[in-house]
Amino acid sequence: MRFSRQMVTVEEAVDRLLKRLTHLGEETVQIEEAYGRILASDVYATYELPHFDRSPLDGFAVRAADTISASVDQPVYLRVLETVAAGQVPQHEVTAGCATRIMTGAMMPAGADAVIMFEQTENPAEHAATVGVKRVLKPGENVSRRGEEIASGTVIAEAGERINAGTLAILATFGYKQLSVIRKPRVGLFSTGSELLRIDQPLVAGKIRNSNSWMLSALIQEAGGIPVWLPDLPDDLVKAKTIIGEHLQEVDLLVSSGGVSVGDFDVIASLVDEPEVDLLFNKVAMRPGKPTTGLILHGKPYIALSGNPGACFLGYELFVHLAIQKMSGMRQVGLRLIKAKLDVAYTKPCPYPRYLRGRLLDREGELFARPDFNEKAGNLGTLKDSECFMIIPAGGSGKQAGELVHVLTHAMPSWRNEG
Ligand SMILES: Nc1nc2c(c(=O)[nH]1)N[C@H]1C(S)=C(S)[C@@H](COP(=O)(O)OP(=O)(O)OC[C@H]3O[C@@H](n4cnc5c(N)ncnc54)[C@H](O)[C@@H]3O)O[C@H]1N2
Ligand code: MOO
Ligand SMILES: [Mg+2]
Repeated sequence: MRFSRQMVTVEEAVDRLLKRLTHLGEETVQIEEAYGRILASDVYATYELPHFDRSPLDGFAVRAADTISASVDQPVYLRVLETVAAGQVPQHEVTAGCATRIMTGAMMPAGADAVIMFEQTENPAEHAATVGVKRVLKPGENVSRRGEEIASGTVIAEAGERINAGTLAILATFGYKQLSVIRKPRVGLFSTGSELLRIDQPLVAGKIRNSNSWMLSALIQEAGGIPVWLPDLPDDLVKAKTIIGEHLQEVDLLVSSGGVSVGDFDVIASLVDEPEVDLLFNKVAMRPGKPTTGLILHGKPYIALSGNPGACFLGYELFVHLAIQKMSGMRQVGLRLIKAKLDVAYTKPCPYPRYLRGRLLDREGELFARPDFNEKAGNLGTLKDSECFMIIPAGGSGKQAGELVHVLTHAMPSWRNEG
């Protein structure tokens, strides 16, 4: 067990970790399973969008030239040739003095170069033989032109992009039923500490239920990884090493919580002294979570988070989340760093940057970040309400209310705004 450790900044620790990670291989998935996955290669438009001139309105397709003298008082009357529904192909060319009744999304008939909506016509009744156009139209008015949105060959989604609902819409439009995506990282989850009880065990004096693994498991899924629950690690180093060794091949990344500090039973703290361990960091300039540890064991990256739930939550965000992003081949690895005004003063001095959990509030267009007043590293009741971390710089006397601070988040202010 090393009592003296070398401190590195969060940035340096993240750097050391990410440098050792590469993205996993590709696999093919059906579009039904593609939501949330990371594209392995660029995807192209295979034709132009839209692929035919179409009407964006319910109305009449006309020749703009025919409407030159049209007005509310003196509509221009045109003969109605046919009705074209969306999905149908028009049968008649629109010639001088004629119009085609057309529905939203329907193909424009040849000869017509503008559309007038029903509301701007006289006598738009369904089977009327003529229609009165009550205003002048410009050529091209109310026509969605073939190719106006996306040209054929355009990249519609890039390698490294996460497939969201909008991506699915565009992929479906172009008929991509199968997609090449990066394999999801399998993240092995260990917990440490003989004080831990399983969820179904009755509470006894001195013991607590394992909550970190449930939290981590959800966070890993949210980030696009596959949590793999592994057996609890005992505080006996030899036994712990055996268990870790047995599971190395099943996973791409190992994550544990607890046992990283300098306590007599902190098994991970002892593990880092083993000759087969390539230690990346085990003391990070951050609060909470200072003893967060990163290492490589037989080629496998291993992130050992603090046991304290608050420190575990932060350590997950700063290290595990980014590791999953990198291994999943995400183009942009990182968290959103914004600035907001601190809602209340935080003046507790700290020799390291302090990451305060809390909420974002939008007050009349100004962004405020409100710390959780119950943010001790060992507390967990308000983890569920955390949508950001305010970063209070090291030293000094903290920050006053109204001062700008950096805020790490992936949320935007919630609609449950409490002023
Ligand atoms: N002498 C020192 N003591 C401590 C230091 C230090 O620098 N010097 N650092 C403190 C800080 S900061 C933290 S954070 C903790 C880190 O502790 P460990 O990572 O070693 O974690 P444990 O000792 O195993 O547990 C700490 C705490 O968390 C609870 N825990 C652990 N696992 C879980 C779980 N899966 N679910 C819920 N809660 C869990 C555990 O019962 C302890 O209460 O060390 C300080 N000490
Ligand atoms: O890392 Mo500890 O959570 O600062 O108390
Ligand atoms: Mg400990």
